[in-house]
Amino acid sequence: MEYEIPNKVQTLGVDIQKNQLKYHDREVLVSKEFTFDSAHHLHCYEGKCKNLHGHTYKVQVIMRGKVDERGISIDFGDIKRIAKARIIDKLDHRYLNEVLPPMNTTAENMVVWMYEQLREGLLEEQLFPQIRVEEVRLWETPTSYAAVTARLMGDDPA
Ligand SMILES: Nc1nc2c(c(=O)[nH]1)N=C([C@H](O)[C@H](O)COP(=O)(O)OP(=O)(O)OP(=O)(O)O)CN2
Ligand SMILES: [Zn+2]
Repeated sequence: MEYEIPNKVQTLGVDIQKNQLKYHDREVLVSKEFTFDSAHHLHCYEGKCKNLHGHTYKVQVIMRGKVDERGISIDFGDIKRIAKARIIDKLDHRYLNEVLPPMNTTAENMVVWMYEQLREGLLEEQLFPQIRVEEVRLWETPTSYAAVTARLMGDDPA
């Protein structure tokens, strides 16, 4: 999204000079959460989850990057747009065993696929060279989640 930084901004009588807008030059984590409903069953699993059943999954996407002149690293709306296109629209109200690549639909496998989708989504747009996926968490139930981090995925530049 194009934006223009004026020399001075004023809100309710408070003046901020252009060179004061950039308050810091640090990397910051930003996060957004989504839910979707899907059906699945597990293979090679003895227990209730071998049978067809459903979950309201929750995904937390955490991205990391330096802020721009406005103090924004990546707009929450851009995270939503990428996550929706790459994950939610593909999985919501679907049978996961059918729509995901061949895999056992465990939370661990799914969260790796989600991380890869988000990484590709960021790369594809070329709009966010400073931003990377830092962590993705996937709750299968309110008490059970799997997560991957950039470090676990071999993407940590440090
Ligand atoms: N490590 C994993 N263990 C299990 C997975 C998984 O993806 N990774 N998946 C399942 C099942 O899909 C099951 O639906 C979820 O398991 P569970 O959390 O045990 O479900 P409950 O409804 O019993 O959850 P409570 O919140 O404890 O009621 C199983 N294991
Ligand atoms: Zn399940």
